[in-house]
Amino acid sequence: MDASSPTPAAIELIALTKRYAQGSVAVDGIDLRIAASSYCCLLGPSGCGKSTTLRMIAGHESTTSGDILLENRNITGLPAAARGTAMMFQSFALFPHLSALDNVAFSLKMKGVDKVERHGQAQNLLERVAMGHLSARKPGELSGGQQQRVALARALITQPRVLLLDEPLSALDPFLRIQMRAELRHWQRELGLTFIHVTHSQEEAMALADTMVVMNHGRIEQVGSPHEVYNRPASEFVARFMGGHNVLDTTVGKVAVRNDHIRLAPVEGAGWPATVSDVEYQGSYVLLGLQLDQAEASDKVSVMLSEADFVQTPYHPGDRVGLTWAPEQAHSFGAA
Ligand SMILES: Nc1ncnc2c1ncn2[C@@H]1O[C@H](COP(=O)(O)OP(=O)(O)OP(=O)(O)O)[C@@H](O)[C@H]1O
Repeated sequence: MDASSPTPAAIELIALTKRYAQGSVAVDGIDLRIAASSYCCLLGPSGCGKSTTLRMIAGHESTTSGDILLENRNITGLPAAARGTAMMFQSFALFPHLSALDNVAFSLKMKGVDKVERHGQAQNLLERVAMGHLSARKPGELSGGQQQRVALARALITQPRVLLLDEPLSALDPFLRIQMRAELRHWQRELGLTFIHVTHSQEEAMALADTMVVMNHGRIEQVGSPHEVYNRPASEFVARFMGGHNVLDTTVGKVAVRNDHIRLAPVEGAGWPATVSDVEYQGSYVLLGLQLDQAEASDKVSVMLSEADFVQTPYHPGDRVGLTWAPEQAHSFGAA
């Protein structure tokens, strides 16, 4: 392949559409190319169509129209087991009464592979995820992280090209969730597979993804690296959904300004006059809520100050301030 060729796509969606029987369009003609060996997160609010998209890729949901290609092979009409994808579910969904080894070997058993062969393959995979020594344990005798590795090995036993993960971390407590997501990222790199991970958490997607796909109402709002999406939100929806931004109505139209890029000055000086309405201490930073003089009552602005800056110039509810920002920090939509 010459240097100008794009990275090969593991998955390509072409005008993919899902209309459920009741007539509502869950996925509305989306086009998407997911690079091989990348970590892709499908992100969006509840009902935006991300799970339906994942289930169509998996073959657990029929398509209404459009195509799904896996490494240039059209898999749209294939049954789930023949696609080259595997799925990892919420909380890993391991069988509690089976050992780690039997959990991993389960799908081979269903295919009629004999015991010696399936146990051999399962043991190999458990060793690849550093779980070989615990293969006789049942899920209840394993830590959350160890269970996740068993679930990973179980998904990998069918030798998929693409691993699909449907909110795998959402049922875990916050501490374990952060630990587990680092593990997922580690194993994706280690195995060199393509991961497509559905989440409604901006933070999770930013921490994991090479490519984030932000969806809304069955359509893709933006595709990009976490840095691109956070620094250049393509639409007002993306700016608001990602958080950490203020959408401000200026003379040049609506712009997004990150809450750590807004500066506060005495109200007599330049800037938009506002009143501090609340002050939240967050540890390394302080979050201020402000009410703009000229905005509608509901339109609040948030400003993030480093703890050091706040200690130097503290603010209190009721303080009057002027807001300013550097022109290059104001990002207008459609100019990405
Ligand atoms: N089996 C179904 N029959 C009818 N409508 C459905 C079905 N499954 C999903 N929908 C609808 O399709 C739309 C997209 O649903 P989907 O589950 O893909 O969204 P989501 O972004 O994954 O949401 P969540 O984060 O809540 O799981 C929603 O409006 C939903 O109500």
